Amino acid sequence: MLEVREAHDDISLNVLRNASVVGMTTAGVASNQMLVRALDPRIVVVEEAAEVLEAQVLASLAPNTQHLILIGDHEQLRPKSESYELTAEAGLGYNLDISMFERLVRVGDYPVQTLATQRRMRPEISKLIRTTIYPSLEDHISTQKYPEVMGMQQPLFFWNHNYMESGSDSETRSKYNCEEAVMAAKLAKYLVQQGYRSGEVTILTPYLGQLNQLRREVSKFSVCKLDDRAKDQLDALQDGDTGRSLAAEPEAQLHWRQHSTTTALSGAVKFATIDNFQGEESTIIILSLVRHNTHGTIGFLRAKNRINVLLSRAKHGMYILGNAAMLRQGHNAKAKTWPQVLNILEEDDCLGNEVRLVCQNHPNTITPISTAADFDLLACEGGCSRQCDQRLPCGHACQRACHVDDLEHQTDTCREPCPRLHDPCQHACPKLCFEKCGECNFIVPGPFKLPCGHSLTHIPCSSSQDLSSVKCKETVDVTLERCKHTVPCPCHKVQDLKDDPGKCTETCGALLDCGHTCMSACGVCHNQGQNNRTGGAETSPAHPTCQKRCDRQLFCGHTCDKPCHGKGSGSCQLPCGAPCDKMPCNERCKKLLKCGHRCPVVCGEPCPGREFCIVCGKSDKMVMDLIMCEEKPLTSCTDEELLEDPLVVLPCKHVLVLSSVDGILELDSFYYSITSASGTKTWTMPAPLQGEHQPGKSCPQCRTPIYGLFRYGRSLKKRAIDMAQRTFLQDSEGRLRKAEEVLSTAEAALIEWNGQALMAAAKVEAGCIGSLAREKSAYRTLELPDVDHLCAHIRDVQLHALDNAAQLCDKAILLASKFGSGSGAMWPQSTLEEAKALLEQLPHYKARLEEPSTKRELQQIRSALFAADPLLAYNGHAYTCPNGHTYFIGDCGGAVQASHCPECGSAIGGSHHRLAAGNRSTDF
Ligand SMILES: Nc1ncnc2c1ncn2[C@@H]1O[C@H](COP(=O)(O)OP(=O)(O)OP(=O)(O)O)[C@@H](O)[C@H]1O
Repeated sequence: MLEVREAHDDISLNVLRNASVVGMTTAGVASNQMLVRALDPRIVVVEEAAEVLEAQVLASLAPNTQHLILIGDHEQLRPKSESYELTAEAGLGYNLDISMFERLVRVGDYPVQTLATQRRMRPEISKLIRTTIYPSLEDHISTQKYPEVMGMQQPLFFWNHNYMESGSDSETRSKYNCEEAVMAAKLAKYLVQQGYRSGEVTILTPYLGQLNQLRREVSKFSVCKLDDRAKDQLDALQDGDTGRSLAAEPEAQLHWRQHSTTTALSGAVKFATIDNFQGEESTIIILSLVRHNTHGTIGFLRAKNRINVLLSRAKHGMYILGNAAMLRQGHNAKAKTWPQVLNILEEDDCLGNEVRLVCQNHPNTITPISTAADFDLLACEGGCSRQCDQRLPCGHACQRACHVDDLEHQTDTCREPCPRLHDPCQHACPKLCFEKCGECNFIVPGPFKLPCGHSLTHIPCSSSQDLSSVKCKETVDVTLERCKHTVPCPCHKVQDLKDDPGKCTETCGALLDCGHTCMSACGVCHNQGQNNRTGGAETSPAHPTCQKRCDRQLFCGHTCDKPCHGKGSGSCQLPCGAPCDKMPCNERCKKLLKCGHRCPVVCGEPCPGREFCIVCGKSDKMVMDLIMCEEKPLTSCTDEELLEDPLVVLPCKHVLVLSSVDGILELDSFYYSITSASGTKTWTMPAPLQGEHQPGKSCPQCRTPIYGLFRYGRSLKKRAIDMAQRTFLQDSEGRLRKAEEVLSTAEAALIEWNGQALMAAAKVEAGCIGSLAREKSAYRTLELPDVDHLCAHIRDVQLHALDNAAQLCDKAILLASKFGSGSGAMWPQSTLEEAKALLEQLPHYKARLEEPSTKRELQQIRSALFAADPLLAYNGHAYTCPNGHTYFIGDCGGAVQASHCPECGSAIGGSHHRLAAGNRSTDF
């Protein structure tokens, strides 16, 4: 690396030695020490030497340097030191930021020349630093001749405000002041509107945070202004000898029209922090001081050196935005620069809450602006709040507010209705004033007779003036000479169509080889034929690939939904997918390849690419002959050989002679053939397909399966079907096995579930007997006639439940005997025992239920009835109907009323204490 560096240095040195003056940054000097020493300058001049560390100045000196000139100002910013402890202000004696320049000036023993005359600032501005820092500073006479600041009443003003700063309380963090940024941006926009060029207005701020705010605010605005070169030219015109008004010059007007553009304000205004602007200047400076807080500190803004820099950058005008009280308060006892500056400004009436604008169009109009919003209200177009009183070149009144740009109104787009009339028709122009009138589009009714013979009504006026230019859209039928199609066509395109029959849009309709009809436009087919033409002769149409679906029936009965894949010559009549019945041809293909040589493959197969040409194909392509057990280069094949045994290109792109592939795919077992005396074989008819499975075939070289060859459609499809059948059978067997497994698992689960479910059901049924018996106690609340009925019903339910339980237990015992029980078996022993026990108990239950109402039961019912109606115990009598159903008669117990038995409907009760026939008293 070092050697490379030295080589570079040598080259640089040779170049630099030929230069009279070499300029470098101090950082560049430090990193190119070898080069500097080799260059060995006699005189070294250091610009802004007061802002450079002493070490950096020393590094720029060479062994033979005889003269060191330091140019700078030690009253401005010192070199930057990252560590406060090392600075002179810290008072620890390191004084790293004292430059060699400052040190030598303060020592006093060295020759020092101070430039006493300044040529930058106008006197009102230089007064601020003369009074505070440079008492002997003089202003050059030229600074007194500076023009007034355009649009401003004063060239210097401190615009006082009360907006508070933002940002962290810590002084190490950057500060910003949003409202002040808006004020600065709007003031900058106003000044640019007055006609200042790009870069003539600069906004300075001490803080990076505020710099971002300013950028953001300024980026919101755009201004209409001349580009700078155009402005130079205009200025030159103004300074010319004619003395005539600029506005009257047509050249000036043209300049406005051509060079005034709406540009982003951010492109016209410069921004910088004060520390980065030392050594630079600007025509107009806007200072955004930011600081205004409740704790009364202004941070590094109080440094005199920094104040010096920020107040001494402006040439023609300077506008300071800040809070004056804060600057006075924030200063300490030693440094009183701000109070002094503010006092001067106050004395000169350059400090206040309102900055005053002067309208360039109405010089007597002074507009005081106290907030940023006032610019929009009172000087939105850079003038004043009046309406522009000028007339536009078109004669309409200008609709803008008083503006200072484009005073001749050359760029205005007047939006009044156009007052002009079209010539010669004198129809009124319907557009806006600023738009070009163009042709008259007024619709005239007609009718008009066109040169083609058709007539038209309601056409634009301009068309009616030149009927030959009207495009007749009437549809006419044109018969084309070449294809004989008659196609509809707009009248004005007839000649076009006749000249170019390739534009025929009629459907071609030709029958394609695949058997489908060509649906392309006739013109397309003819054009393709034309493009393929090799000589000058007329060509037949060439049809694009058929876009239809195959739609032939598959051998399974479904329809082939692939895009048409053609049938080729000697088409197969069978459904797609079925073993083909077309006869194979043994001839060599007669078509030509793209290279112009004859196709080498057998007839009926698609022609391969030119790399398979036996004349100009790839020399490394080989042809295999399995019968002769040989392999030779494709290009060594002769036409005679191929006439006898043409080639076949397999899907894997290996090439074999026809006889070999016929052998691989066993064509002899798929077709009958006869062989002539000369040994020529001819296929006569398809042979019946064999029943046994015929496996798929593959390339003898790479084992890639052979498929898709038309010639072998019978063999390949039969094999494909065999394969599919085999796969289906294998697949089905697997699925069947799986289904059996699932079934047996399910059966086992069912048995387990059945065992538990059966016993649960049996227990419920048996439990039903008990629960019904318990319910009888509730019968006390029932009406008397219902009791018998319910008792009978309960008995039926109980019997039915017992029957069910018995059946379920039987089933449980049967299953257990079928699938086994005990430990390890799916049927638990406990369930089986439960079933047996329950079954044993059931006859006992049943015997009890089948007894007629026992005495105990009757007594229970009776006590229930009497509990419901105590009078029955003394007065009531029980009777039975002719069918034996019990009923009760209250009160005296005698029959006084006829009724019907609720069980069987027979007559019960009676009259005059005599029972109806068949009724009997009972001892209930
Ligand atoms: N001899 C001169 N004739 C005309 N104009 C001059 C002359 N010397 C300086 N000026 C002008 O005075 C202005 C300030 O000059 P210059 O920037 O060199 O000063 P400076 O001392 O480097 O200022 P600072 O250090 O404050 O940035 C510039 O606009 C410059 O064009």
